[in-house]
Amino acid sequence: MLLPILLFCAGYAVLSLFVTNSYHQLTLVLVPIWAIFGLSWNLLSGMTGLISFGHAAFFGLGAYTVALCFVQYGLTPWLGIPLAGLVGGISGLLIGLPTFRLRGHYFALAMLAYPLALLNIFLWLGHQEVSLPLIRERGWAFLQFTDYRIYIYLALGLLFAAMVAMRLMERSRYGMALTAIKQNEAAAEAVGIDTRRLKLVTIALSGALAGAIGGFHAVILLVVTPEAVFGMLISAQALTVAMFGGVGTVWGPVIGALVLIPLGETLHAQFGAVIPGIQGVVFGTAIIVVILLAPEGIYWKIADLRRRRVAAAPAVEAAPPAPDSLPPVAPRQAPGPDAPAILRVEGLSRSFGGVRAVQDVSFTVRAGEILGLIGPNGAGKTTAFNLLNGFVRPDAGRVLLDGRDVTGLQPNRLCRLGVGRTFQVVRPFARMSVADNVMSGAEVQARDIGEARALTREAITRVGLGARIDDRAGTLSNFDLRLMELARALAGRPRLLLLDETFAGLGAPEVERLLEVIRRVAAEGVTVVIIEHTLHAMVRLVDRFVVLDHGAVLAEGLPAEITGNPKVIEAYLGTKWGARARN
Ligand SMILES: Nc1ncnc2c1ncn2[C@@H]1O[C@H](COP(=O)(O)OP(=O)(O)OP(=O)(O)O)[C@@H](O)[C@H]1O
Repeated sequence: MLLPILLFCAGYAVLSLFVTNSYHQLTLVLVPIWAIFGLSWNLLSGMTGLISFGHAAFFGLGAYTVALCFVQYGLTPWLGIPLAGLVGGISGLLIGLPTFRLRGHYFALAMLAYPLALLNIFLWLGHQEVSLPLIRERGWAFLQFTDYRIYIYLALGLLFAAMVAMRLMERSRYGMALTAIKQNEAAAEAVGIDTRRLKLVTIALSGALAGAIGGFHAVILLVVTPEAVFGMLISAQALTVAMFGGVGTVWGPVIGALVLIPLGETLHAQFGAVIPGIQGVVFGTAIIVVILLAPEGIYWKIADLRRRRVAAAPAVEAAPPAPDSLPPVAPRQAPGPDAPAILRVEGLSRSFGGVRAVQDVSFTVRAGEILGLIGPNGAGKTTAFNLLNGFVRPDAGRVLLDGRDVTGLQPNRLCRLGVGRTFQVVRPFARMSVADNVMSGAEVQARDIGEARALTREAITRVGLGARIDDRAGTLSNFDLRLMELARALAGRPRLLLLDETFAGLGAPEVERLLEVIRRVAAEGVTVVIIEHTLHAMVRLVDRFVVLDHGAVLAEGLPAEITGNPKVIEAYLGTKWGARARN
């Protein structure tokens, strides 16, 4: 895993020995610097999917920390650079705290504001141009060398450390949790990941790396100006090297920097006087080329081409393995009316503007039962689920889990108390294996990565997907993806499992198989609440129904009672059918 990184850095160092032209040597320093800055962007945006257009904020703060501390307090950059990292990390936290309230495009655009604001603040403070003094007599003490190759080796050392750290992180529980956030933030919360805390840690680490490398860059160029460190081109450069090379992989920013930095620098040297800002043109063109030819970056394009070549070989053209045969269902007794309640919902209400999505809903889920929460479209089922699960706070009412009031508790805290959930829309990582997709579900239970793997394997076997555990999720059918989603919820070993329209869009044989899987899970002692708007599969699965209509409980009872209930028939089919049922 680390050998390719070592070989690359060693090769780069050896190559540098033969470069004597100082301009080319500067380019050789800039490549690792921009690769590290790209890695910092990749850590936040590539790993979590939260796109940042404002990474220059950290870079610039780092550059100014080193420059101002050197000029004003005589602090050596050897200490200034770690300090720049600290400043970058703290500013990451300060920026993350308010900005993580936003999502998607809004987050990306809000990030734009920070470097622009900082640019003007530093202009206003009068730091138009801070030059680092040259101290030739004690160069080592102040990180000033006449031989440029020393800078190359230092930058390379930093790049090596950053790449190794990222590689190790990718395979750690932390990396696994970041992957889960990128996949589906709500689902990550539901499997017990404290997404807000994790995102704050990540932006702090990313900011620290960007700050430190901004500080190192200041030492190389010896002059810091607001435009040069907070400017739009700086943020764009971090984003472009990562996107061009490949987002979400340590090699992406390195490939991007290796191609784009020498190209930009050479064109700048040749044509900079005639076409000012030629580097911006190079980066803009690179983005367009990537969008057209390799939307996920060069690294993934090459990986895909290699995979396709291997897959083209006849030996690999095997049919997907047959699904595992599930062990026979253990005999399961539906709990009686006096069974203890695992979940009690009391007078739950929630409105959105004028829409009363859920109004005064009360019901009980008995330990060990399979309860169906049904109702026609718009009846309030999903809102009720989100209220149980902590995604939506109720206007009134309580949710009691084992008698404990858990109303409004964050989903990740509820998950830690044993509540698992699946989502209707499955968003898998197509390139990742089934096991890697499921692994985030084990986060809540596992003490280390080994235990997470064991729980993952167990959960995948429980749903009968064991034969496909190492297959890429992108090769799975819609049904297998549903099973994978179920396995992810089971990997946290929940006591109470909330299933959201698990049968939607499945054919008859698939429904049969899924019924068998859910029955088996219930037979193993897991209490199941399932929402659906169709009745036909549910009547053969659930012990009891709660029917919602217009946000309120319409009826409650055994399947036979509910299917014969004229009010339920009317809610589903209209007054005409309801009247017929009554007659
Ligand atoms: N975030 C929201 N903002 C505004 N209205 C909402 C919101 N969420 C739900 N609603 C409204 O609340 C009502 C209940 O919606 P909900 O999604 O809970 O119903 P449902 O029974 O799950 O429906 P379906 O089977 O179609 O998913 C609907 O009228 C819906 O438009």
